[in-house]
Amino acid sequence: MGYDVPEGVDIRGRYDPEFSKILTRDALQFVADLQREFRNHIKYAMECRREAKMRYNNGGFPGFDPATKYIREGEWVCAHVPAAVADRRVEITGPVERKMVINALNSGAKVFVADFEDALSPSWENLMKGHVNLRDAVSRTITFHDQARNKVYKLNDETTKLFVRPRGWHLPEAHIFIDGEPATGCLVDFGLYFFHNYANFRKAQGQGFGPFFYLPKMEHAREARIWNNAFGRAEKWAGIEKGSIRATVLIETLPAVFQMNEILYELRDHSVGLNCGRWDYIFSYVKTFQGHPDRLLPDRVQVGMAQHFMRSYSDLLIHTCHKRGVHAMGGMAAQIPIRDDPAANEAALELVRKDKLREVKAGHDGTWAAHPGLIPACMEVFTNNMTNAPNQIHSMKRHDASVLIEEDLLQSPRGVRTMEGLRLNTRVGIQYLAAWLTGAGSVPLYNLMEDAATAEISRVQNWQWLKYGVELDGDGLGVKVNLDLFGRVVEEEMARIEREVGKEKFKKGMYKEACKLFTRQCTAPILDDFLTLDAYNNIVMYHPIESSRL
Ligand SMILES: CC(=O)SCCNC(=O)CCNC(=O)[C@H](O)C(C)(C)COP(=O)(O)OP(=O)(O)OC[C@H]1O[C@@H](n2cnc3c(N)ncnc32)[C@H](O)[C@@H]1OP(=O)(O)O
Ligand SMILES: O=CC(=O)O
Ligand SMILES: [Mg+2]
Repeated sequence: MGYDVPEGVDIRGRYDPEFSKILTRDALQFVADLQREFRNHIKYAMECRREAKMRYNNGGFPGFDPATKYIREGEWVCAHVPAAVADRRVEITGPVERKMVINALNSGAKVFVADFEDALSPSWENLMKGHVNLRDAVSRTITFHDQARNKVYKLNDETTKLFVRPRGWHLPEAHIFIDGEPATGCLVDFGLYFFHNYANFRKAQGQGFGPFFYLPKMEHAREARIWNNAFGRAEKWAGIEKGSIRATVLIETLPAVFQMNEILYELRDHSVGLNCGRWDYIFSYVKTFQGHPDRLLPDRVQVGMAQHFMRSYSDLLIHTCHKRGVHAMGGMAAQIPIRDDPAANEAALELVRKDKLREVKAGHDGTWAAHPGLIPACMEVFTNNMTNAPNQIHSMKRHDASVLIEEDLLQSPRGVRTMEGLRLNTRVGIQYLAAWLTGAGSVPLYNLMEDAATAEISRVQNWQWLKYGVELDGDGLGVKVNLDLFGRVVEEEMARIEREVGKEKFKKGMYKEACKLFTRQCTAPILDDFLTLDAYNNIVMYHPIESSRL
């Protein structure tokens, strides 16, 4: 049994009758047409990323582009925000796993961001089941029977609005080949979801608009232009009005903070704002400055929103979005509920409340929650601190932020480096990768949410400290990070992980493989662009079963 594919398309993932209802000939033709129209634009955009990286590695800095000053200074606004998504005070995110999709849609948040990105390990099984789950969610037929607890999950009458976050431009989909090349992951995610759901979604959820998307990890407006054109193409194909599809772009790379106006301008017919993707943004700060030994990060726990460069980024994002008439969304606090310790749970909740209070007072129109247990607290903070309007687009212009300049956005973070910082990065990075390799893209570790973005910080920070042989100045012992020290830390942290998770789980899990991958990446002479790009080769599973490398 195999998939019925159009010419030039080859499916190398496992056949499943359920998947074949997603991978129909017509849906694959739609994806192949997108791929064929945009592949050269994507290749060019990735080439430009490499060129920019070379500039930064040779001592250059990202900054505002003089050639697009007219866009930054022009008086234009994005298309009117559809009523269906005017109120986005709290958005819950989560992988496209069946039970979580139902829980998130029932969670009481305003929006659910169904994630093919940071929160998902993009195995064939996860991706295809994710599409089945979203199709059933949009058609409201989704149910789930938890056999162990004999609990049946189904949708409430009232559910959150659905946004979908496809993968970033850099990730291939190795199980779908188009004209002899792996398809672009995000075009597969977008194409399949749009093809199967646009009609139902617009009827049931979007009040004539939609579907809605979140767009991750872009570095330049030219990448937003590709999305804008892909949206235009999809709308034309479906015979729906231009501007039906709406998307929020995550500003989560350092180069993109200098392109916020330009990104909104490219997407002005399709935009519903920008979001502070703070975790990838920190990762991107290290990546962008990988060749700048004077811009080293302190311990990961110290790089919060109070750092000048982070606060400036959030303030400028709010000012930019509100000037252009769209939402300025806040980001994710990493704390999650702590079930077995009420005092620690209250302390974690308090940190979340503080973070959300900062966001709403700064002018953000909404925020992200990683867990349903955080929604009431986030909702309360936003509701109590906003006027009766569904957002702050017209009330919080933040004109004061217009004075922010490049130095504000690039300022080195302050703080110290410690052995515990190195150990924590290692312990978390390895455990996250071990989970990712076995199919879980977001996990609780030491009472915090960890996903691809937070794990990236652990990886690149270790790499940076090793490369520049930094002194762990917070410990006051004059210890410098080198390969010997790191080797010992890896060994000791692996032993600690084994103690913590237990011998049985450690043996059955993929900790050793994760350790090898993580260690190689931390010690590589040249920094890998993405942790998951390398790790992806380990989860590609061709059919008939045979693991393969791209
Ligand atoms: C940097 C960024 O990109 S942030 C965005 C990407 N990251 C994410 O989306 C993280 C999403 N969150 C999660 O994946 C999870 O909350 C975790 C992994 C952090 C914690 O998971 P767990 O410890 O298993 O959660 P916990 O056991 O407390 O879950 C309790 C219940 O809440 C549900 N739940 C937890 N998080 C979510 C969520 N985000 N969406 C929907 N339901 C959720 C669980 O399914 C579970 O349901 P049940 O009681 O019906 O069985
Ligand atoms: O995607 C969100 C982030 O913080 O990264
Ligand atoms: Mg991210």
